[in-house]
Amino acid sequence: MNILTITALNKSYGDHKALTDVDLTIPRGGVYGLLGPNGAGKTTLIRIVNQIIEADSGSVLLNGEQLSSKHIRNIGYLPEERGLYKKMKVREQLLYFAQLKNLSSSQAHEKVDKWLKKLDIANWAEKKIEDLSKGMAQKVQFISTVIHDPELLILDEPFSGFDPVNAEIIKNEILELKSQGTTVVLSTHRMESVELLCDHIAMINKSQKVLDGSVGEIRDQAKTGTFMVELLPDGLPFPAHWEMVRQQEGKWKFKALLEGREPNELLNEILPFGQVIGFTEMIPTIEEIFIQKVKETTP
Ligand SMILES: Nc1ncnc2c1ncn2[C@@H]1O[C@H](COP(=O)(O)OP(=O)(O)OP(=O)(O)O)[C@@H](O)[C@H]1O
Repeated sequence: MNILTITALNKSYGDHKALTDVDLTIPRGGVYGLLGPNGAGKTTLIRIVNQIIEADSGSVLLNGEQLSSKHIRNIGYLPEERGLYKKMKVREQLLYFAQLKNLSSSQAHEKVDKWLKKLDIANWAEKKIEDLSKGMAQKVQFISTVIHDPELLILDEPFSGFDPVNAEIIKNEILELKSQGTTVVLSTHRMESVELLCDHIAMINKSQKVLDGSVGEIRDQAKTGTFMVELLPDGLPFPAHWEMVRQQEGKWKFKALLEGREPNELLNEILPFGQVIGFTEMIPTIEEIFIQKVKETTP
């Protein structure tokens, strides 16, 4: 079953439409990337799912049930703008968040200790948030999001403020949570993370959904049948219908199109020109697809 089913969601702020008839189906398990340029409507959608704001119309079902306050316990939300109490100590703060999510005192202590150790900040448990570095405070915020083992985790720019080593630690935590069955919705502008982590993506532009599907399908659909070829030429002239990329040290590097043929047929066309030393299909990256889609769908 799908964990989240969003149908015909609309939200305006005054005259400004932030979401227009958005449908979204998020399958259980896996990492779902929610992408879109600044101001597209992602945070608005996330806030509706977290019941911070209300939609003007449309429905949100969690596990097939109309979303209501009882579901707050099922969701963990890491907002882009972080909110920790600067004067509170790390452990004290995490225990407070855990109890807000209805964990018993013993469960809360157990989880807090486990996570502090796991993210290597146990030595900072008795320090105030204001004494932590940005990255450490981000770790505390991450723990506060996952402490109650939510089945749906919504992470808005979870890597911001982390150095590459700590970003890697958070990436691995996300993958571990996924392997334990947690569904993760990831909103980020870092396309390399999307490529690495996401199974499905949806893209919103100007308040409307403009793309969704599995990452594999989306990349397959974006293929143009272009191959990058490297060749040691045998003396024949370079044909005009291929696109030379670089001619260096006696080698040609060029683009050639399948034009409806099988790769072997294209290869047969190329072989008389010399020795093929590279033949790779150019599959657009999620970043290239994102940029192209924003251009296509922005009036
Ligand atoms: N409280 C508000 N009052 C008025 N307009 C708002 C409010 N919140 C968001 N908006 C507007 O709604 C649109 C969608 O905003 P939203 O924050 O959902 O975008 P986003 O996709 O999350 O962007 P970003 O990637 O920059 O975080 C924007 O044009 C924004 O200015």
